[in-house]
Amino acid sequence: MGTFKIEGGKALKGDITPQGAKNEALQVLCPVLLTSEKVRITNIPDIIDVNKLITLLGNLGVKIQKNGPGDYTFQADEVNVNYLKTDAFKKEGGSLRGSIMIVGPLLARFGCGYIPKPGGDKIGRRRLDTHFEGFINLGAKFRYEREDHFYGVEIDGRLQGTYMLLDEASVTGTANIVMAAVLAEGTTTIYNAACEPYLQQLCKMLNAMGAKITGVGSNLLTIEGVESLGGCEHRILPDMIEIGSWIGLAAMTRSEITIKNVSWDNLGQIPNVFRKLGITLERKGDDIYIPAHKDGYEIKTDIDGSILTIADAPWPGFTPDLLSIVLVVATQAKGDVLIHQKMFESRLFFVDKLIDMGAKIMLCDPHRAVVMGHNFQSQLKATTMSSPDIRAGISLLIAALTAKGTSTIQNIEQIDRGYERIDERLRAIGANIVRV
Ligand SMILES: CC(=O)N[C@H]1[C@@H](OP(=O)(O)OP(=O)(O)OC[C@H]2O[C@@H](n3ccc(=O)[nH]c3=O)[C@H](O)[C@@H]2O)O[C@H](CO)[C@@H](O)[C@@H]1O
Ligand SMILES: C=C(OP(=O)(O)O)C(=O)O
Repeated sequence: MGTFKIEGGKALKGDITPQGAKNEALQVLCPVLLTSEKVRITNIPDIIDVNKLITLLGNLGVKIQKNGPGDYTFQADEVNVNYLKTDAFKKEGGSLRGSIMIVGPLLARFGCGYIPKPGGDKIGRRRLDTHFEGFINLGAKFRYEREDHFYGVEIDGRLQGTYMLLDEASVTGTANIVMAAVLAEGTTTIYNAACEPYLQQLCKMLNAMGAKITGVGSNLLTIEGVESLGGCEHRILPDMIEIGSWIGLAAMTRSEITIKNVSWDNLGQIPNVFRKLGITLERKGDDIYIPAHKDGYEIKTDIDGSILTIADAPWPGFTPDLLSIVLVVATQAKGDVLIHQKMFESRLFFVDKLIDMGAKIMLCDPHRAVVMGHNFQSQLKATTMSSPDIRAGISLLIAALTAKGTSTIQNIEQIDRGYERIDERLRAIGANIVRV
């Protein structure tokens, strides 16, 4: 297990460019399985989860050519579906969350898709019912080997388009069902579809491959099935969760930072939520400029003066993946805020570490925490901690960069899962961080 050593308490300065989005990459790598033609994808982040999915595609027989950093061409003209029945797949396929999205394309093109229980963050229950109910609606037969948590769907002939109302607006679930429906016979209508920017990107990519999807960006998608799809070129958006992480980092370390090329129009609530914490953000072209918050930042109350609540919700609500970052940033704000993590039940336990460091937080229950900000009157203290999940990991890292003394963060693979060369990029803006 890797470790970061961080010497905190120093202001940073400079420009930082967000990587390509992890969660978009995990989606848009999967449709390469839908065609025998070449698919070129650029701005692919060089991070553990994405590299694992690329390796998995390679093991399925997909030809992979690296054209340059983040730039790959894939060709799935000789896919070996027998690989799905091997022990190696049972081990490898379950090591990340994103691998679940190979099932839809495999089912649509080859008539079968299997997956071991996918991994990803241990942040609470992560059900897959929406995915499999969707495939069943399209006519697939479902089987589940309970003992080794191995899921499968099969169909003789083509999937059949239909109307479906998803039980929840699952992001990867919607992506999976859309990738199956594009090759189904007839029209599929998906209501209560997730509609976040990465799903919109996936739909645009599929349309560029010859799919017929309308309603993109809404929660009602209509997909007219086609016989086959062709190749395309696709560029991944900047990672909005990374962008939110850098906003939090800048405010809490009171640093003047410009986040370059953020694709503002795809950030949804993110700038607003940080502004509610009292953080100044300026739009400069497609960059975000954050001035050094020398006088701190003050949390706004609701209009009637009641305590601000920041909660997650499916897009266009605020993403759950930024709540841990909002929480850590609030520990140095002036004022109080209630953080309500509605989607995941085990994502707030990392606050114990922040409390050890001197933060004033009351964990009300697994979903809610009240943060009483210090207004920089009291500095956090350095400590040794372990990263429980990717976003708690980056939040602890931000805390360590503001803390007095040297902190140690263990289990940094959790952070590397989603942040590319984070130590190197933070050193470039002046952070004292080393990988040991
Ligand atoms: C690889 C990837 O893309 N992962 C993202 C994806 O995960 P993923 O697609 O796995 O997440 P889902 O959208 O399926 O659901 C996340 C959680 O929210 C709950 N839920 C979901 C929708 C809803 O309307 N109500 C509800 O309560 C689900 O039961 C689940 O516990 O979306 C999540 C929600 O944005 C993000 O945290 C993950 O980073
Ligand atoms: C929860 C996350 O990722 P995953 O779904 O891959 O576990 C995340 O990116 O914050």
